[in-house]
Amino acid sequence: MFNPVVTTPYLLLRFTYLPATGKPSLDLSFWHHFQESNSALNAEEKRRRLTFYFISYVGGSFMLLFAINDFSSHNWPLLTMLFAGAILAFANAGLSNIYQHKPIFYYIAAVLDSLIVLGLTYSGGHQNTGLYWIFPLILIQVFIVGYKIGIVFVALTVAGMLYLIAHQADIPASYPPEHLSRFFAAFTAFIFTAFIGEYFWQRSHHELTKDNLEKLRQANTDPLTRLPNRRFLDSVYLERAMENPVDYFPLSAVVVDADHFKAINDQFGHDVGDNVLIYLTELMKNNIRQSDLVARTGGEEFLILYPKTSLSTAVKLAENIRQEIANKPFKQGDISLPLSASFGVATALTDTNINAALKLADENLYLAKQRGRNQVV
Ligand SMILES: Nc1nc2c(ncn2[C@@H]2O[C@H](COP(=O)(O)OP(=O)(O)OP(=O)(O)O)[C@@H](O)[C@H]2O)c(=O)[nH]1
Repeated sequence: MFNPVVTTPYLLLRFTYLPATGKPSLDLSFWHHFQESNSALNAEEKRRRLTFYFISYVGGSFMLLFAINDFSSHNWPLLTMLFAGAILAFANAGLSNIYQHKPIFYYIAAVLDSLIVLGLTYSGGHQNTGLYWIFPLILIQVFIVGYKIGIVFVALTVAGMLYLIAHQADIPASYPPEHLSRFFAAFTAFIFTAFIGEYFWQRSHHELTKDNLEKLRQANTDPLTRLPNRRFLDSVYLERAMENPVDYFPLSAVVVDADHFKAINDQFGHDVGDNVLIYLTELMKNNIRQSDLVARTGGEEFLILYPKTSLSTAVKLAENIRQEIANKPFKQGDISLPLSASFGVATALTDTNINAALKLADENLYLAKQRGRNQVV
C-alpha cells in the first residue's frame, strides 16, 4: 500500500545511498537503518498497534462476558455471534503478532469494530444505552485503518446503523426520537472533529518525519560525494549489524585510498580533486550490490562493506574495482588523468571481531601503499 509518510523519505534515502543497478540479496537498504532509529515514524505505528490490541482484547473480552452473561437466555444466534466474535478478535490479534502486523489484521479488526457498533445498535445494549459506546468505537476504527480508508469504514458502519434505527420495529432496541436527534447532532459533530483532527495529526506527523529524516540524512552524509559518512557507519550501520549478526556476518571491509591524491590537488587544483572524488564514488557505487555499502571515511579514503561475504570474495571484488579505476582515466575538459587506488581487505567472521577487522583492513592498506600502491592486500 502506498504510504507517503514512509515512501517519500524512503525514495530520498534510497537514491542517495544506493547504486542505480543491482539486485538486493538481503534487504539491508539504508532506509531501514534510518527508519529503525526514527522514533517519530514509530510513534504512528505504536498508536495504531496499541489501539488495535485494545479493541481486540477489550472488545473480545466484552463479547465473551456478554456471551457468558446471556448464556441462560438460550438465544443461540446471539450467543454464537458473541463467542465467534470474541474468538475472532483474540485470534486476529495473536496472528497479527506472528505475521508481523500485516495490514489485513487491522482491516479485520476494523470490520469487527463495525460489527460491535451494529450489534450495540441492534440490541440497544444495557438499558438502551448502546449508542453511547459508538463514539470511541468510531474513533478506534479511524485510528487503526487511517483516516482515508476510515472514511469508507465509517460510512458503511453509519449506513448500517441508520438502517437498523429506521427499522426499530424489527429490532430489540428502542430509541425515543428526542434521544435520537440529540445523538445524531453530537455524533455528526464528533465524526467531523475526529476526521479533521486525524487529518491534521497525520499531516503534522508527516512533516515532522520528513524534517527528522532530512536532518538525520544530512548528519550522516558527506556533502561532497553524498555518501554515508563515518558517523553513519558507527552510529547506525555497525550497530544494526551487531543487532542482526545473521544478516551481516561474515562482514568484509575494504578500505580504499586514492593514490597520490595530493599531487592531483597540487597540479590541477581542489575543484578537479573534488571531481575526482565524485568520479571514484560513482565508479565504486556502480560496482557494488544493493546490499553493500560504500562510505567516505576520510579525505581520499573510502570504506566498502560487503555483508555476508567471505574474505576471498571480497579480495576479488576489490581487485575488480582496482582494475576499473586503473583502466578508466578521469576526464574533465582537456584533462585526462590516469588514476589508481590502494586497497586493504579484512573480514569480520562474527560481531565480536568487527573492530579488529577494520583495524586489519587499515593495516593492509598501509602495506599496499608501502608495496608500491595500485594493489589489493
Ligand atoms: N580536493 C580535495 N582534496 C582533499 C579532500 N580531502 C582531502 N583532500 C586532500 O587529499 C590529500 C591526501 O594526501 P595524502 O594523505 O598525502 O595522500 P596521497 O597524496 O593520496 O598519497 P598516498 O595516499 O600515499 O598515495 C591531501 O592533499 C588533502 O588535502 C577533498 O574533499 N577534496
